[in-house]
Amino acid sequence: MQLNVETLALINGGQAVALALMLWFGAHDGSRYALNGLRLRAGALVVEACGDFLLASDVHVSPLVVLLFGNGFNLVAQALTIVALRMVLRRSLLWRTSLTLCAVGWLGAAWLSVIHPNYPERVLWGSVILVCNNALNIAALWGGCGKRETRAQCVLLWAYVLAIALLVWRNVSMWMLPTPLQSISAPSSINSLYVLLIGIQPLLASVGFLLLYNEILQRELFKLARIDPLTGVNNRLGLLEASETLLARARAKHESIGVLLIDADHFKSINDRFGHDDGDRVLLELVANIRSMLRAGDMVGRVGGEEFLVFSPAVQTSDLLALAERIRVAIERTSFSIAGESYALTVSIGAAIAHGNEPDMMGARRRADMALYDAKRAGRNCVRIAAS
Ligand SMILES: Nc1nc2c(ncn2[C@@H]2O[C@H](COP(=O)(O)OP(=O)(O)OP(=O)(O)O)[C@@H](O)[C@H]2O)c(=O)[nH]1
Repeated sequence: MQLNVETLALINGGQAVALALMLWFGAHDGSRYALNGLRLRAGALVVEACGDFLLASDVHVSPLVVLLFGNGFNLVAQALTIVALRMVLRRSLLWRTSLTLCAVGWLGAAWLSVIHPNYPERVLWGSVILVCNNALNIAALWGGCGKRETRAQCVLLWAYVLAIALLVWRNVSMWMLPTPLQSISAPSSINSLYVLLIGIQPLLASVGFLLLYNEILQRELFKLARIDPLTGVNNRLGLLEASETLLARARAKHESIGVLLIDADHFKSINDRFGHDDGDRVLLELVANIRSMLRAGDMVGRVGGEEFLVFSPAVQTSDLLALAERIRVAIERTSFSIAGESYALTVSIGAAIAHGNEPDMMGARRRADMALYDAKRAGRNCVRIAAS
């Protein structure tokens, strides 16, 4: 089947508008950056569609106008896509770089259309700009294929690498012909492949954007479900999952895990005296204090209002007691500043050892709870350890 360029452009424009609507209305939650990035990409698709519709109306509009404005729309759409991708990925936006490339690209294309019309040179020039644009997108996604990064990033990255390879191939094969082609509609396998790529590229990139957005939402939800929003440390679910991993490791290495239950003393009096907001600030400072005492493999989480749980892998009773005492003394010595006043806060700590042969951490957690109760009964600001 033979399709002419105008029909293809009309199809591409329609597809771009449909994709833009899907991106705009299909996503409404999640991080502001990801959402704005998706909306900017939708805007880029609309601009791209304008270029396509112009190309489709070639019969009614002067070819020069089509060339100048068609290329212009396309270049603006690419610049917006560069920024949109960086927004979604939360990289620096590079507005200036992308718009400069867009302006330089358009001036070159205009020169090779009006002042010195030359199709192969215009293709070469356009390809150089496209390669730069794709390289910027690759740079944004780079590091994307490291072990912490996502599948969607890798998919997009390879799509951009393939686009560059196709551009290089298009130019090399065109310049190697005895008579270079004079139009994109000239019959040749590289032209057909290139037109196909241009046709599916908006779809591929939009699917890539949606996958990225979806991954970001999933990551946010995963984090929200496991992190305490006030203090930023693990919540109960985060602690439960971490404890399972730690216990499995301890079992394999025949080690034990230290468990500390840390509770602020008379915290209610802080709230009563200074209000809940200042109480929150004290909790943040308390967590920072606890964290600063921990080793790299240790973990802290919030189990309730002013109660925190610490897991310290591969420790003996004496190490655990020493750690608990260090935390207690550090907090006792900290002068918490509340509403311009300095306030002394203390903590009581219950400690217990979880052995690798225990089915879960519940037993050790219960023992630490009993030890904490003993510490409170002993007058607070002290450490008690449970018999294992
Ligand atoms: N500011 C703030 N206060 C909280 C939060 N969660 C719980 N609390 C407060 O922590 C206080 C805990 O009070 P209690 O359980 O009586 O314990 P306490 O006053 O620390 O006394 P002891 O534990 O017996 O030493 C209550 O006033 C809660 O309102 C929170 O997220 N922010």
